Amino acid sequence: MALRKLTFVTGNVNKLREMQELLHGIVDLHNTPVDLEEIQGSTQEVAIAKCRQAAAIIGGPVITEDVGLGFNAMNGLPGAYIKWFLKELKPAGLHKMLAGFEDKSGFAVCTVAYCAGPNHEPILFEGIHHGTIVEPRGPQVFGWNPVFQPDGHSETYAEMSDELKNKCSHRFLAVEKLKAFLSEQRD
Ligand SMILES: O=c1nc[nH]c2c1ncn2[C@H]1C[C@H](O)[C@@H](COP(=O)(O)OP(=O)(O)OP(=O)(O)O)O1
Ligand SMILES: [Mg+2]
Repeated sequence: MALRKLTFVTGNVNKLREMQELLHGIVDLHNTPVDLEEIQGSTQEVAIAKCRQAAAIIGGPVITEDVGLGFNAMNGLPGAYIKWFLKELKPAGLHKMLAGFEDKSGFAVCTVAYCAGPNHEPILFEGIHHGTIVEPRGPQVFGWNPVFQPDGHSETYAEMSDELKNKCSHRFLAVEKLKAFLSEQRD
């Protein structure tokens, strides 16, 4: 049976690489490298708006994703705004944001949105991975990976192999839900 075609609209090559690994053999994943406009709001609202735009551009089935990194000491901020904090502060600055707080715990959220086409409503699949915001460790290749150490692991995301990160990450947890949905749809 031919794999179903799905376009992942993202401007982030690292996200694309991980998503290709996570969906390998399950969907025929294509990429349109557009950095979609992001509204202000909750991760869910941002994800829905991004996916609607993507479906309108592609005119067929699409996925998009929105990622947040929240600090519990700040009631979940920066959350969906992590991209802008990371851009200005770099990973080391993200850790320093918590200097005045004892609680260094945080969580990575991945909200994958699927939309069947321009006249369909996006459906969301969310994965949350809890952990600690640490001083940067490991190569600076992808985003805030060096400052996020998930619970139950001694390595940051940046110190992990791609294989290990893909077995536990916020993205893995969201994609597991997407895969369950896609397989139900086939029956
Ligand atoms: O697994 C990850 N590990 C480390 N860092 C990550 C991860 N996933 C996203 N990130 C970074 C990229 C961006 O600085 C921010 C999320 O912003 P976000 O809008 O979702 O990503 P983006 O604008 O780069 O790509 P897109 O075109 O899909 O919106 O966190
Ligand atoms: Mg973005």
